[in-house]
Amino acid sequence: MASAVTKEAVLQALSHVQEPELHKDLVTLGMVRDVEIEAGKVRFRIVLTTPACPLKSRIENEARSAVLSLSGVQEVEVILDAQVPSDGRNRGVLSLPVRNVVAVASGKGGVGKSTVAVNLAVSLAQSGARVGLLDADIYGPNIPTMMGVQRLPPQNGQKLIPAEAYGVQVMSIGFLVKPGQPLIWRGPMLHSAIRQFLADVAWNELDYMIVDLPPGTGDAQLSLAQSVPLSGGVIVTLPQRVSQEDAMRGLQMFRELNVPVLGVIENMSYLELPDGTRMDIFGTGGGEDLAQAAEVPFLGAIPIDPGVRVGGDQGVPVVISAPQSAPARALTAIAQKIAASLSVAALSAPGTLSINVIE
Ligand SMILES: Nc1ncnc2c1ncn2[C@@H]1O[C@H](COP(=O)(O)OP(=O)(O)OP(=O)(O)O)[C@@H](O)[C@H]1O
Repeated sequence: MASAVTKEAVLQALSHVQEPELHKDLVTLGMVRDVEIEAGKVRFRIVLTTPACPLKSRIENEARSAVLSLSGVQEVEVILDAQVPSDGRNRGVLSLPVRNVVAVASGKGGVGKSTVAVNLAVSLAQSGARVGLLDADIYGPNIPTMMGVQRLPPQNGQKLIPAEAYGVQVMSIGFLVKPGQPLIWRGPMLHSAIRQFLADVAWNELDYMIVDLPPGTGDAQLSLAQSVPLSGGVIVTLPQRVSQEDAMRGLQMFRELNVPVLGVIENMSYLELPDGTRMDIFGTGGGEDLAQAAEVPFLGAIPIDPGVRVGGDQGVPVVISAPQSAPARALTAIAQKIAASLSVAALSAPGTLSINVIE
């Protein structure tokens, strides 16, 4: 007769399963919780560092087979859960209840920065994360249109209540000005506007806040980026070489501000023709070349697709309207990579041993 399975044996088996990105085992990382054993059935929870973990099925499968290989185990139930860690940059700054703030920037306008910001936010929310989207593009706030929300809910007390769409909390200057009204900002106003968006808004507890910065790298962008406690920044660029110089300036801006550059995203990379061939409208390889030159990760390439533009105009982001389309899949994969690299950075921070510590 097989001997009874013990909790120790289960943990021992799981201590051989690695978290592929953190390069430590699940038990050391404190990711295994609530082990229950009932006759030959073992049930436990794995607490991932992000619900958008790109490797979650691999981790689940490896954990399941490790425990199934114990003698006396007939059935394994794995419950996947997530707790997003914070790198602590945000602690105490404007007392934001946000674990990770990520800025989306571009060297110049019109490259699809807002489109990327919107779809990243919605994709993270779809994975189960708590997400906010701050439209800091104070010159052309088009996030409300892209998210299909036009006004804020009624104010409750002192604080503004963010709008909500697709599970994402949304704040934008676009909610506070009349459509078409020109927006002219002077330096100190900029600073106080962005501080208000952070401090005077009733943000929920958030795992991720995505910030859509204005295009370019002038004083306004610097001032905005400095006002926000950023965990990381991403740069959106086009494939053509001439865009690289502008994008490199965006990258340098983050570096000057000591903001970790999470990577480069290439948008409008190619057009897929009906016969399946690709047309490189704006050239090829610019994003990857830039990432290589700057020694930062290349996060992915998003094709040109009329569905992306229609989704933006109609307020239904492509990850919602056509989740299986090539651009939606690319955007989802990029969101997962960003979430994973934030977790790795947070858990690699000095003094952080396991995800227990940062609860
Ligand atoms: N991959 C894509 N395929 C098709 N259209 C796209 C794609 N990405 C963005 N667009 C469209 O390109 C236009 C510009 O995009 P968006 O407003 O996101 O750019 P931006 O860089 O934020 O611009 P701005 O400089 O005005 O802030 C929008 O109409 C958008 O729908």
